[in-house]
Amino acid sequence: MSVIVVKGITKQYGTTTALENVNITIEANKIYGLLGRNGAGKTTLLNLLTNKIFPTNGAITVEGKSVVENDEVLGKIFYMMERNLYPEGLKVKEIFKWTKKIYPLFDMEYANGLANKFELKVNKKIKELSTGYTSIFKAILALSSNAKILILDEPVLGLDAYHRDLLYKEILSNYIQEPKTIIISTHLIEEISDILEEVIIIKEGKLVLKDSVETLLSSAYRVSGEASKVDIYIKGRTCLGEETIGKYKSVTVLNDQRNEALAKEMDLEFNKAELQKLFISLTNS
Ligand SMILES: Nc1ncnc2c1ncn2[C@@H]1O[C@H](COP(=O)(O)OP(=O)(O)OP(=O)(O)O)[C@@H](O)[C@H]1O
Repeated sequence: MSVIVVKGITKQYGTTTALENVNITIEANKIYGLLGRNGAGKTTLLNLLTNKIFPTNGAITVEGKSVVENDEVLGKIFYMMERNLYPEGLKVKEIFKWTKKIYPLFDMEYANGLANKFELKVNKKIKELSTGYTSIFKAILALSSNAKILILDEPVLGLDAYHRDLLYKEILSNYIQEPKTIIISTHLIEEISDILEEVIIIKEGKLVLKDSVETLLSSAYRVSGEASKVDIYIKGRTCLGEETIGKYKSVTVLNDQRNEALAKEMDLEFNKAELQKLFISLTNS
């Protein structure tokens, strides 16, 4: 069942076309990764989905209703923005209470539990939080909101590896507990790929791909082994992302039937392709 329909969206800022005739259908209760290089138009799309800005052309509906000036529809969405728009002088616990007024289903107990888990001090003022803890604070608001649609723009900004991993696990367990539609915009593709079901890739304001991670990854594989042998194997095949360490080489091969017999003869290894490498190939000019 589709929950968000983006139809013919174009957004122009003066002479800059941030998005051009974008059509996307988002299905309910799936986790989407919104990927694109810097300036591709990701935040513009998220701002349009949440009525922060208006399109130059086209329309966006959530559950069949326009998002424009529609509080009922917008109340179903929690948007964790990259920018911090919360009053700096307020304490974390005060914003929890404030959020509960806007999102009546906000789960205060869960929010406090998460604050504990992530070691976020709820008595601290927003302006006292580091970049990483600001991300944790905003993610806790999103996860506790109980909104049907979560939009997370760069949710792990400034987080160390430990907290990033903890947050990915929390997003996933939150989703399993209470399935919802989650759209995550991020540059850290490889580490998030395990929790994504679908990817939407935009390049220079245009949609280049919308597909399941599974389908995308099944269109490629990685072959590794002694460099000279890998070179023989990949001859005539479409490749990207070569990595050489000493005599060892590893290459991603695209849209190709892997030749097990040949590889065995040559002592080569096959592995799963990496989403990050496919993303680079899809967004390179
Ligand atoms: N308020 C604005 N005024 C003018 N141009 C803008 C404005 N906001 C975005 N743009 C331009 O629109 C394009 C898309 O920007 P957007 O912020 O949506 O990209 P992004 O994919 O989110 O990038 P990043 O990954 O760097 O955050 C860029 O060329 C940007 O400079």
